[in-house]
Amino acid sequence: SDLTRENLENWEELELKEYNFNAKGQPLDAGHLHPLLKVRKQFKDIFCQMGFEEMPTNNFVESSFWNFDALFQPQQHPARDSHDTFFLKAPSTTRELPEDYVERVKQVHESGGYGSRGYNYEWKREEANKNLLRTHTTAVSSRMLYALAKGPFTPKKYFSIDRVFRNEAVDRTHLAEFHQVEGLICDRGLTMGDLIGVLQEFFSRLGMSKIRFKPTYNPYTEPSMEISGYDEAKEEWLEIGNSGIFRPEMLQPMGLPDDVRVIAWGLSLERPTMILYKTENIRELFGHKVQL
Ligand SMILES: COC[C@@H]1[C@H](c2ccc(C#Cc3ccccc3)cc2)[C@@H]2CN(C(=O)Nc3ccc(OC4CC4)cc3)C[C@@H](O)[C@@H](O)CN12
Repeated sequence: SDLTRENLENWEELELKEYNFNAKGQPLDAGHLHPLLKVRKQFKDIFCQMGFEEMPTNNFVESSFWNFDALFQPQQHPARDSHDTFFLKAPSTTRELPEDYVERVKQVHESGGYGSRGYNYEWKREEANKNLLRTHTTAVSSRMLYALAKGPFTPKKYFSIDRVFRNEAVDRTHLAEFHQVEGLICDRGLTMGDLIGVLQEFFSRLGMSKIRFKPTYNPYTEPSMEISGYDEAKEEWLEIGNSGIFRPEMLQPMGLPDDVRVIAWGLSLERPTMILYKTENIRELFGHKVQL
């Protein structure tokens, strides 16, 4: 019977059917957070709980100087050519660089110093001036460490999580861009033991408590280690990141005291998200929906 005013007045007399508590509710057409951003929040919480401060990563465009030269990455390194890096047409060159620091970087590339032999090649300023889309957030780390060297030294823990761009062939699991997660600790007398310890703490908070290391090479860290974590569910070892100690050829030209060490590590946001959300194809997560 329809619910009219008089019906409502004597509702006790009405015969109402049993309430079905198992009935599905109306489908909510509310939105939902993107998995990548949920995992980004998870990482941010872990870093903040471990006392890290976030670095300002709001510049996709960077100079080759901060992205490569400041990291002691030689100008003829394959990662620096246009097959791997997106260089900008306009503005093609950076506006200004700290000249005195640039001079020290030129020196350390050409003839070393601080106990290093350098690369013994003619370093070119035009190369360092080229603007690009940053290939890693380590470009932000170099800016932050240079800023730290300007003032009286205080130990710092920094992290960054943001988009980076690589001019690579795209496929099911690789896009021309991804989100890099990077952590670094800057303090006097840090050792590989500190690096291993902080990696164990970081990854155990991600549910990866069994990790192991393998020596590897990065142009800007020595020694460097690839990190693998044991996936209990799949019963297999997974590559979960890369790490190392920034080289003196990177830190000394900045003007950091010579007993200051910087331990750092990096991973992506997409890989853990794909694992945590059981996504097979990265395009379900991020990037162009076109089927290649
Ligand atoms: C060009 O692509 C590089 C990217 C990306 C990467 C690699 C290295 C760095 C770095 C660094 C670095 C080193 C020294 C000093 C500072 C930064 C950053 C990102 C991931 C790094 N990788 C990666 O993320 N794997 C990963 C990470 C976490 C994870 O979480 C599980 C839920 C717990 C699962 C997997 C390893 C591989 O996926 C690798 O094939 C792809 N790598």
